[in-house]
Amino acid sequence: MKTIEDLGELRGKRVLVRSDFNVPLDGTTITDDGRIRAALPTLQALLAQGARVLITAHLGRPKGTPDAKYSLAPVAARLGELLDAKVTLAKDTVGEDAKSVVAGLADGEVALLENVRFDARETSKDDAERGAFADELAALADAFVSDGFGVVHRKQASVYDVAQRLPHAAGKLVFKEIESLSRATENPERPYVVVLGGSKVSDKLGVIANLLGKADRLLIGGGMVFTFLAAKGHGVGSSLLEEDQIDTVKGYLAEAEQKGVEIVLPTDIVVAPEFKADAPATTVAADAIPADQMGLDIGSESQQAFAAKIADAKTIVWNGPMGVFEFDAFAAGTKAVAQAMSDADGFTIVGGGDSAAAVRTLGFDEATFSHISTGGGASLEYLEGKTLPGIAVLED
Ligand SMILES: Nc1ncnc2c1ncn2[C@@H]1O[C@H](COP(=O)(O)OP(=O)(O)OP(=O)(O)O)[C@@H](O)[C@H]1O
Ligand SMILES: O=C(O)[C@H](O)COP(=O)(O)O
Repeated sequence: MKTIEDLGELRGKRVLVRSDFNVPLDGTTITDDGRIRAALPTLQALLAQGARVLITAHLGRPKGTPDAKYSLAPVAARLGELLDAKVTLAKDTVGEDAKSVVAGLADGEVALLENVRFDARETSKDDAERGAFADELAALADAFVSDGFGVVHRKQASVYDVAQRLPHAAGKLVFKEIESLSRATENPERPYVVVLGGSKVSDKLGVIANLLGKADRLLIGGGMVFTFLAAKGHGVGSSLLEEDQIDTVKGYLAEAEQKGVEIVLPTDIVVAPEFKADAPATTVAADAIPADQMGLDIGSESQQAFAAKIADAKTIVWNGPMGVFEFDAFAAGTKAVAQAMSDADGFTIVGGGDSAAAVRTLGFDEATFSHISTGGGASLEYLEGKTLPGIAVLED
């Protein structure tokens, strides 16, 4: 992959940068700006060279049409503070305002296009539709820098197709991520433990098939748990459940047994009648979740068991919170895993927007982890050994 330096003289050139600014928000307040900070080295390097920097990014999963709730306005404001520069936010993605904002950029100035997923073509499965959108994005710039590591597993117009249309390079964050993550893919020291949680259950269940051939132990927490418990024939009340994945999970359990891979499930669950910060929480056995309750965290017995499985590991990868850590009553499982990783002697990788945010908002020292990845799904797919479209397209 080419570096920014390989792009040659950039003064006066319009450089389109794809960043991952998919940050957690509470209303319009950014609760963790880690992904914005991680983007700074590339942006600062381009600005220092006198490039006219135009950033494209997504926030959340809007339905392919403008939606104020997913505006990048809070990101533009925070980026301006961190860069100590004015960051103009275009009101659209490739429309009249975007064009006029780009035309108004002077050397060393930066602008952000509005949420790229406000245009349905960005995430279209149709190559021609995505291509047409990428043509319009590419027309705004002279070169493309891919630096949104968290999104390189997506074959989307601003990640993949636009790179085919402009001279391109990988940004500093992409190189840094690959360097750190490759330590867990090339001969990982064993025991190799993967801790999986979070709420993007259907996205992340798929990685288990590949991890069964690589890891020695899989610890399952978060919203992922309930499809496993259902596969074992237990009721899960109103917990998050991917019913159409139950058979697949049964297959994983059988395969793990055959391959000698340990799948560790929680034995107790913190439940509540509803998804609310002040909902009354109780702990129940994992095989006895009442029909009118939902599981929102792993219980204390499970926390201790998970910590013990992490303590003697030499490579530990964690992706996805163990519970709804945003609510204090359901944060203990996530804290326990973060603590165990922070205490472990092995090589530790935390991946995922929310997992990384959890580590920081729960007060852990980032330096006690070997690598905090900005990628969630992207880091997992990289660790699975998959070809990531947003990386492959940069390799000439
Ligand atoms: N039992 C549960 N039920 C519902 N939601 C849960 C549960 N456990 C965790 N979560 C939620 O999972 C969310 C994070 O999941 P997600 O899969 O997005 O992880 P991530 O680390 O952000 O990875 P990525 O970067 O791929 O999004 C958190 O907001 C948390 O509240
Ligand atoms: O949060 C992430 O993992 C990335 O920003 C990708 O977001 P997506 O899962 O909505 O594509």
